[in-house]
Amino acid sequence: MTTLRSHSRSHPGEGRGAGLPGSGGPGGCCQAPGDSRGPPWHPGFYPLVSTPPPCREGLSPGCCPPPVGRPLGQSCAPAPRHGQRVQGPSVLWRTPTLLAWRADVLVMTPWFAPIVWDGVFDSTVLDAQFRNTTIGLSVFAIKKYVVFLELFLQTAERYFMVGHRVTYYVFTDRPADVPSVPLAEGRQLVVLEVRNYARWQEVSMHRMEMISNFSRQRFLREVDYLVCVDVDMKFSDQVGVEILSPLFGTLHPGFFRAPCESFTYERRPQSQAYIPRDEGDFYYAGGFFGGSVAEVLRLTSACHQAMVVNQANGIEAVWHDESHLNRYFVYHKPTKVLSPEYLWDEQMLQRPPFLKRLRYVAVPKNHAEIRH
Ligand SMILES: CC(=O)N[C@H]1[C@@H](OP(=O)(O)OP(=O)(O)OC[C@H]2O[C@@H](n3ccc(=O)[nH]c3=O)[C@H](O)[C@@H]2O)O[C@H](CO)[C@H](O)[C@@H]1O
Ligand SMILES: [Mn+2]
Repeated sequence: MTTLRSHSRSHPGEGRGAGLPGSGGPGGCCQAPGDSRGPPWHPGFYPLVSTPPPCREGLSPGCCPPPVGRPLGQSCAPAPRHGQRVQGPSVLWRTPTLLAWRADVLVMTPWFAPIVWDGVFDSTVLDAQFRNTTIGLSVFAIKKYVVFLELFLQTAERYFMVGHRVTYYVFTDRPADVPSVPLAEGRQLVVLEVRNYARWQEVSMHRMEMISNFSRQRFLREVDYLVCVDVDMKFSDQVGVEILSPLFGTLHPGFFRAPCESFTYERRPQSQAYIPRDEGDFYYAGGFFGGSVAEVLRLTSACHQAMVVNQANGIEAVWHDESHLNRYFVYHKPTKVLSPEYLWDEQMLQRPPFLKRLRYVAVPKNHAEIRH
C-alpha cells in the first residue's frame, strides 16, 4: 500500500539508489548527454563542502547547483562569543555564526531562495518578526476524507504556528462531520461548505478553483498568509513561521534526491501542465504550498485556468493539480522552498540521516476504501 500515491510510481531516490551520488546512476541535467564521469548533482541533495561538477553550456541552469564556496565573511555584529545569547532591542537573539549552518544539504536554491531545514533558522527571531501575522490553513475534507480531520486538527493545535493567530479553513461537503477540537486562544475554525466531485482526482484538482474563489472573496481580507495542505496527514513536529514567504513550495519526499529527468512532470506538449525535458528545478509536492494570499490567489487561479483548458481539450495532467503546481513553479520561482521535513511518508520512505525532524507526515490510508 502506498500512502502518497494512489497507484505505483517509483520513487527514484529510494530503494535501488538510482541516481544517488556514488550510485553510478544516469547523469543529471548538469551533465552533457553521454558524460558518465562521476555522480550527477541532484537538485535537493549534494554536499556543500565538495566541488560540484562543471556545468555545461546549453544545459538548464536550474538543474545545476550554484557555485559553492566558503562563507563570505564573519558577522558584523559586535563580537559576542559564539552562540552567546544577547539582549536585542525587542528580542533575545542568538548571534549567527557563519560556520555553524547545515553543511550536508542544499540550503539555497540557484535563484537564492532559502531551503528550509532544521538548523538554518532561529524561531525566536522569526516569531518576533511575524508576531502580528495571521495565518490561514486551508484543508479539504470531502466525502470520506472527513475521518482525517480530527487527528489533523489535534496535531495542528500542538505543532502548527504555535503562539500565532491561525484560522483553519475546512472545506467540506459534510459540515456536520467536522469534529469539534478544542482550539487555543487566537485560533479559530471556519467551515466552508463546498460541493463534491465523483472522482478523487477531480476533488483534488478542484481545490485550486475553490482556494482561488475563496481567496478573492474573503481570505485576502482575513489572513496574511495561506498554507494549503492535504488532510490525510498529521503534524508530528513544529511547523512555524519559518515557512512563510510570498510564495513557497515543498520538495516532494520521493524525488528530492532524484535526477531531474526522472521527475514525473507532465510531458505531453498538448497539456497545459507541460514542462519540457530541459526545464525544471525541483519536483514539488501537491500537498503543501502557500504564500501571501495575493500570491496564492495568482497561483491557484493560473492552475485552475490551465485545468479548465485541459478539460476542454479532453486531457488530464498526469499528476493532476500537482502537475500544474510544478509547471507554475518552473515559471514563477518560489521565494522559499521547504525541505521534505515538511512532507514525509514513513511507510514509503526510509528516513535519511540528514532529515533531522519530521514535521508533517502521511497518515496510512487504504486508498481503495477511502476514495470510493
Ligand atoms: C502529499 C501530496 O503531495 N499529495 C498530493 C498527491 O496525492 P495523494 O495521494 O496524497 O492524494 P489524496 O488522496 O491525499 O488527495 C488529495 C487531497 O484531496 C482531498 N480529497 C481527495 C479525495 C476525496 O475524496 N476527498 C478529499 O477531501 C484531501 O484533502 C486529500 O488530502 O497528488 C495529488 C494529485 O494526484 C495531490 O496533488 C496531492 O496534494
Ligand atoms: Mn494526501
